[in-house]
Amino acid sequence: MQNQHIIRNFIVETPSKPGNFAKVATAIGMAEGDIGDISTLKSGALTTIRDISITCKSEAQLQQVIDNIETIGNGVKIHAVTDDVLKAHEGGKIAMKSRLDVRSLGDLQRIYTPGVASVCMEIVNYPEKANYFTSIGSSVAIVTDGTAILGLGNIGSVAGMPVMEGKAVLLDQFVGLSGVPILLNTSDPDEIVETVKHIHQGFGAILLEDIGSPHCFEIEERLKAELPIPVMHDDQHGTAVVALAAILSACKSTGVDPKKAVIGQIGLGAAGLAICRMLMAYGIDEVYGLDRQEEAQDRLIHYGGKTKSSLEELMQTCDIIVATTGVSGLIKPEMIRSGQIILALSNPNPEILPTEAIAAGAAFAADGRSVNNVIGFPGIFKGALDAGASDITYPMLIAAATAIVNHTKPGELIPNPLDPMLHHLVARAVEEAANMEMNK
Ligand SMILES: NC(=O)C1=CN([C@@H]2O[C@H](COP(=O)(O)OP(=O)(O)OC[C@H]3O[C@@H](n4cnc5c(N)ncnc54)[C@H](O)[C@@H]3O)[C@@H](O)[C@H]2O)C=CC1
Ligand SMILES: CC(=O)C(=O)O
Ligand SMILES: [Mg+2]
Repeated sequence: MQNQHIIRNFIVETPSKPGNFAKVATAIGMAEGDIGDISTLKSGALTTIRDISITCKSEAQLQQVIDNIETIGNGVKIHAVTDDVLKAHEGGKIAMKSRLDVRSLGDLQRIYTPGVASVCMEIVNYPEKANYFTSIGSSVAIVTDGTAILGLGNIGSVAGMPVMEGKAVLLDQFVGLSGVPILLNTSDPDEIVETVKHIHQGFGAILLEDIGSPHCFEIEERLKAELPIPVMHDDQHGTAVVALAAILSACKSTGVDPKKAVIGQIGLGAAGLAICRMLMAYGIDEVYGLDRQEEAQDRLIHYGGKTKSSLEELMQTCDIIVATTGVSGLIKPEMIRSGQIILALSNPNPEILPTEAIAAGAAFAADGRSVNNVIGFPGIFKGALDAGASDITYPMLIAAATAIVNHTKPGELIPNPLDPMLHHLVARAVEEAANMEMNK
């Protein structure tokens, strides 16, 4: 996949003599790099260090810029080449902050000892007040074992921390919940279940993230059964909610009855199996799955789903294709039938680019940047917590999908994740569904 705009920041040291920066600028220009902002980080008697922002059109061009600067010699050195994404992550993306200021001894005594002791005793006497007098009820543990970070595979939970911090940022900014990453150094289901059980009481809900299949299924099932608070594996159900919403919107736009649509799901891991289960729970009969692993296909059959024997057969026979394999470029343009709806949801790179799918004849196409569980999970957790629900159920998830569809503009597949109303509406729909279930 060709990148069109690669922005990198070059930290370059030059001897502090006139003309040296001009040599660097010429070297960049010779490689057709485009110079943006320049800031001087250090201006010493002997050397000067500058941070130069350079835009390139390809990795090869970027390498040429580096080579050209490095061949200048005479004390010109590149200390680092950083990108703006990495820069945005410097120091991490989240921090635990206090809501109250400590400006006086009175504040200190109210917020901490001795005043705090009376609040502790209030909770001892009335345990249900813990949610009122602490942040527990608005805190969500974001738990990963690092075994399926995006489509990058088993890269470990520390390498997955930027994703977990990202989820925490979204919970905070979209619905005002505090997400706390919990990085596990085990992928053993028994150990994960035990660990989460031991820490759960500090949280209002548990969001399982990027835990690979098949162990994610057992872990979620056991935690849902054993914990008194909502537990949801976002890659399963958050993704399934958003996929269902996108499919319903596409059907609306094309005049197709979704219950009569023939849907093919490629990849039956965490996301794929849950998408099939969600579509079947919604009442769609013709849902076919395909996975390179037989046991994944058997799992779908166990839930009442059907399978196809090859990618070619699935692409030939289904009207709507959803792919969550983590395999970039798996769907070739020549496999697409005119009028098909293609949701290639793998991150960071989809099974086919939406532009390629449309050029090949698809009626609608989207990738995992737009059809992304960010549309659903903030509101789902907020709604469940506001309702005081102890579980996240299919009626709550279907209510979330319906709220998303109702908030999608005609002709579009999915709303803008930055629309402030979206997460509010999802939360209210989930809360209402939870209340209805609790009052049954
Ligand atoms: N857009 C979104 O909101 C989301 C996207 N995803 C993406 O979906 C992808 C998969 O994620 P998970 O389901 O968590 O991973 P997973 O590892 O649980 O599942 C992947 C499944 O795809 C199957 N597979 C791989 N290559 C295949 C092929 N050539 N043909 C058929 N099946 C194949 C694997 O056997 C496995 O069962 C990742 O790239 C992830 O980023 C996941 C969750 C949310
Ligand atoms: C979006 C997400 O959760 C994933 O790609 O894994
Ligand atoms: Mg994920």
